[in-house]
Amino acid sequence: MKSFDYPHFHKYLGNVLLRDFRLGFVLASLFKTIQKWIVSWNGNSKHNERDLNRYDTYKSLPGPRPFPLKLIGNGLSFLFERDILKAVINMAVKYGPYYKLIFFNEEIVMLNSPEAAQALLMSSDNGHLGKGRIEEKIFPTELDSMLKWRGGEKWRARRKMLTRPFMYKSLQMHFNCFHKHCERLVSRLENKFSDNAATGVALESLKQCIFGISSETLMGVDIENSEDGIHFCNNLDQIMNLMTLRAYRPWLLIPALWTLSAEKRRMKKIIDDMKKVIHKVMEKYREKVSAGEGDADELSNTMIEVMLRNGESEKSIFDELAIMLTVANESTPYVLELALFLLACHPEHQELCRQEIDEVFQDPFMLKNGVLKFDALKELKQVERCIQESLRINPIVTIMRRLESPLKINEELVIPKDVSVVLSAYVLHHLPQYFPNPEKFDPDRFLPERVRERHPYSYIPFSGGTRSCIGLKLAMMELKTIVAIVLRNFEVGTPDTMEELQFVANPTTKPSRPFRFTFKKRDI
Ligand code: HEM
Repeated sequence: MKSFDYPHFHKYLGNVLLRDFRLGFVLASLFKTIQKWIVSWNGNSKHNERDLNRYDTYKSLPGPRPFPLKLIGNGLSFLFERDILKAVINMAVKYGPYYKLIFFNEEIVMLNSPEAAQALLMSSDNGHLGKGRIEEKIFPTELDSMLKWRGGEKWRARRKMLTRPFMYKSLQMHFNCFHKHCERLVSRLENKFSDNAATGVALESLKQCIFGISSETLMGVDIENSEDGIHFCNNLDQIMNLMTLRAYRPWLLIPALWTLSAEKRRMKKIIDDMKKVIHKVMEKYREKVSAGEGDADELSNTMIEVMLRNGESEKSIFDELAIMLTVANESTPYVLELALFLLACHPEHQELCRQEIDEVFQDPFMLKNGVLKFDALKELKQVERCIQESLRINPIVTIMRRLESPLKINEELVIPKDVSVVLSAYVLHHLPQYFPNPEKFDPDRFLPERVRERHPYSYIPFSGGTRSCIGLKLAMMELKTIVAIVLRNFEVGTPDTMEELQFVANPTTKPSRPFRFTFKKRDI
């Protein structure tokens, strides 16, 4: 047996250490090379070694502990908040501009700063265009819109095709129909509130008017007053309710359970019903075109015509129209309702708007055959500021993205790919450094000199950059025209107060119940 040789062992140990050290060095270099190779293989050439170290900031972002289980995460604590928007603000105050949440087993980074909004929305990287997983989970798969759900080049091509019907030039051609639908709204309100002291809800009438304008502008056919129109509008509401139900019953987010559920069957029935209406509308549209009825220019700029010209199938036209009408129905009526409510709570601002509106209606250059001209909308500056302020108070839509490539927010923070991010316009709109005394209704925040002083991404009700709201111009035109015509005809009041204002996620953020109004007819 070989005796233990101390000096030899010493030498042996020295060799092993040296070899292992070299081995360690070789392994470390190999590891780094593989890491770099993986990163560049994922197409992230900008995302270098320095960025990898920046994930440290991401890893140590604060956030609430998942409750009660990691699988459910923090979702329930949000969904059962009495006022979801106040809860979101409290979280931002507690955890700062960037924090992490688990929402039904999905890691989400909340972004609450204009610089993050700018980094995300102005990015030209296709990897920052994908929609959020939560949104995808609750939206019915039957509404398979390429515009709403695809990212990358497919989305870019569809967006390019559909931009035309939403340009001012096209919308201007449909402006006559705006007036027609507003007159119907006025007579509905006159009937409902014929007793000047009557108090009631106006949301349904507002929805019908907006549905009428949006559908005629996009499809070239007036279905607002038909049974089909009313049915379609009710179906849109039911879709929203079913989507919200899925968020509140998380097991329905599991595809297999959703497929087997009664709710899924109901959703399918509603969507089949809506398809029938769209088929009928397309039929009517074709009849109108072949009979040479309607203004040819007007029709050539409708969404139906643009898609038919591009050789799109009926299914694809249905998918895009259904999503447009769903999104329009879910956003504009609630903004309109809130704007009228805020004006009812602030009669001094209502009066300022009315003076401006009366001036426009008394100017013969602003009218054609007694009807507002498209150019008159530019003169409604006070009305516009009140609408902008309503959109600040509740921006309705929360922006969600699934990152398909890392997103650099600033020198310290890089968010890795495959993480979902949520950009809360509501939090940005309530940051006191940009909007002092954020709870106050103050339309003067939107005076041009005050807008210039602010970070351009501190106010993003329609999002920003390439994937901003395609319906922005249509929505603003609808809102300005309807507010002007309603205030021209009525003095609007409410028995409700600002203090009672609470918001729920349903699935967009909207008041927890419809407001009550009084509409007192004016002598004009
Ligand atoms: C005041 C009313 C409205 C508000 C506040 C609003 C807000 C928004 C926001 C913030 C987005 C971006 C969402 C995201 O990035 O995830 C968006 C997208 C969209 N909006 Fe609107 N919207 C309104 C009205 C409308 C109208 C009237 C239409 C159509 C008739 C419309 C159609 C769309 C569509 C199709 C998208 C998806 C666009 C895309 O991904 O390329 N919106 N909207």
